[in-house]
Amino acid sequence: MQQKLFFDSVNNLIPFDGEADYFPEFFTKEESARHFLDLRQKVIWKQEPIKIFGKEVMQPRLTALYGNPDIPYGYSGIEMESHEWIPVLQGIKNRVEDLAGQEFTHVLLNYYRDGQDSMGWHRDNESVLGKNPVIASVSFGEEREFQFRHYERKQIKRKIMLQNGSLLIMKGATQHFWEHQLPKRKRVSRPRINLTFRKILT
Ligand SMILES: O=C(O)CCC(=O)C(=O)O
Ligand SMILES: [Fe+2]
Repeated sequence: MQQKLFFDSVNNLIPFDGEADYFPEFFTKEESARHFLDLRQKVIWKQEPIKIFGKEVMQPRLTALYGNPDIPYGYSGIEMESHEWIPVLQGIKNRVEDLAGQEFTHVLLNYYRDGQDSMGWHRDNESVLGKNPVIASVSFGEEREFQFRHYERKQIKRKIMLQNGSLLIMKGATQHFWEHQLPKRKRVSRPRINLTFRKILT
């Protein structure tokens, strides 16, 4: 199928200290529906524990990590098992790499079963990602609100609804100066899948 060369975008959702560009219709409705079902079925989803202030609790979502073999990738005190690329992920990765203009070594996947599942404030600033990482975030399924907050001036916030089939590219100093989160939403009853593509430096 012929791919679009240009996509409508919202350039820079954050006012300074970084860059976050949003492409709401990066995948068509048909592609998105197909990818959602494929990912739900073929990805090895697990609910993993996480250490918060030394205490182990279960993460409020399912996760999975895929990537180039022999490059381990740990975060938040757990070293996740990394699986080798599967066709659906390879296909999405190729599309995202074309637009981002760089290659990625790994993808972290999150499955939010409903509005009770979430991800708290954090930065994707692990040293293995380098100083100014490009993080490409793809969303399928239920639309959810995604929030930014400045790390030093926490009252400065931005938010966006990440829609089905969208791509958000965070780059430059974003992971240094801005935290992001996906808050719980009581009224949301349907699932969402998110993929964040990352490049691990070796
Ligand atoms: O689900 C999302 O949109 C955010 C995921 C995220 O921030 C991450 O995986 O680091
Ligand atoms: Fe993140």
